[in-house]
Amino acid sequence: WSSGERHLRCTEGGKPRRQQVGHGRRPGGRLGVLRHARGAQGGVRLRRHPQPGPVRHQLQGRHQQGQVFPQALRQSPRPLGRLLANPTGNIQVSTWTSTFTRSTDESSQQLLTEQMLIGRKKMGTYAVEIQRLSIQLMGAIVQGLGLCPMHLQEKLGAGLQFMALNNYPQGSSRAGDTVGLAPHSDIGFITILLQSSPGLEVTHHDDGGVWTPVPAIPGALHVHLGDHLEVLSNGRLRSLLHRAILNTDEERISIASIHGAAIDEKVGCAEELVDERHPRMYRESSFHDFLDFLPTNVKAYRRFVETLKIDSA
Ligand SMILES: O=C(O)CCC(=O)C(=O)O
Ligand SMILES: [Fe+2]
Repeated sequence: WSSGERHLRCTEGGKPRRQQVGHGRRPGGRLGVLRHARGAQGGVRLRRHPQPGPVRHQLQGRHQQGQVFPQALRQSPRPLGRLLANPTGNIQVSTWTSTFTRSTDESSQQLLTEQMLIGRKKMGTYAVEIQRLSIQLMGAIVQGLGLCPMHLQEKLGAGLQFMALNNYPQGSSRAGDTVGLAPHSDIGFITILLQSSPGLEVTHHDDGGVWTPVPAIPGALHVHLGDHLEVLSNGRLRSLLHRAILNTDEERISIASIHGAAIDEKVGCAEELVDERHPRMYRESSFHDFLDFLPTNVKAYRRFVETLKIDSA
């Protein structure tokens, strides 16, 4: 574990190795380095980059980029951090920042920073437990689809866990339902979400924009189906369209843990769910394809899964 302003250090067989993190592109650029680091023992962390670099930018992706969710993201959550963890709990990439809240003064920022340092260790434990839970849940979901429960175990075990810590400012009381995070569905198979207070809202795809608040039950975990589960199930399951609104009386924190296949692993429809009556509905894609898709999704937001539909132009 180590970090520097523009360096990334990873531990290989206990020996620290330092690599310059440039602005290179794949395969030799940051993603190449990160991919290598994922395979190496130990962990790797990026933090406090003065300018968001390509990877950080991509990983923070849709949460931060006003371009991706125009207008609505004006009030976007300030990410507390982003991290990727592997199933053994090594946090592979994190982008914790110390200036993570807009609405608190300097002393409370300092306090929060200290709490974050303590929290980082707890987050490691949380990441491992949540990953374990995701594998159990996916086993049940896959079985429910009539597939062998082991179907995805390997893919998930070697897969990607992407955690987003979102800090939403208090909304102005006059603003009513101010959107903190614009409507979207998550990539990956499932997302497990913990929220500190209400704010999460969901809609049925055919509802024509009727949003239902999800009550915040202390300690409850919310499970969202992601785009790749919609693909895997050949459309039998639909990914969850959701958004977050700002509370008028308090800030809000949520932790979303997205679980999917490895970054370059292509996910397609399960062959067992494709037949004459159920033709293949989606092209296969990887998490990486999703990252490449993000910059093209600037003007009008489109769910990634929509672009995978075989009949979509
Ligand atoms: O804050 C929330 O309730 C939702 C967060 C979310 O959807 C995400 O991070 O993908
Ligand atoms: Fe989400």
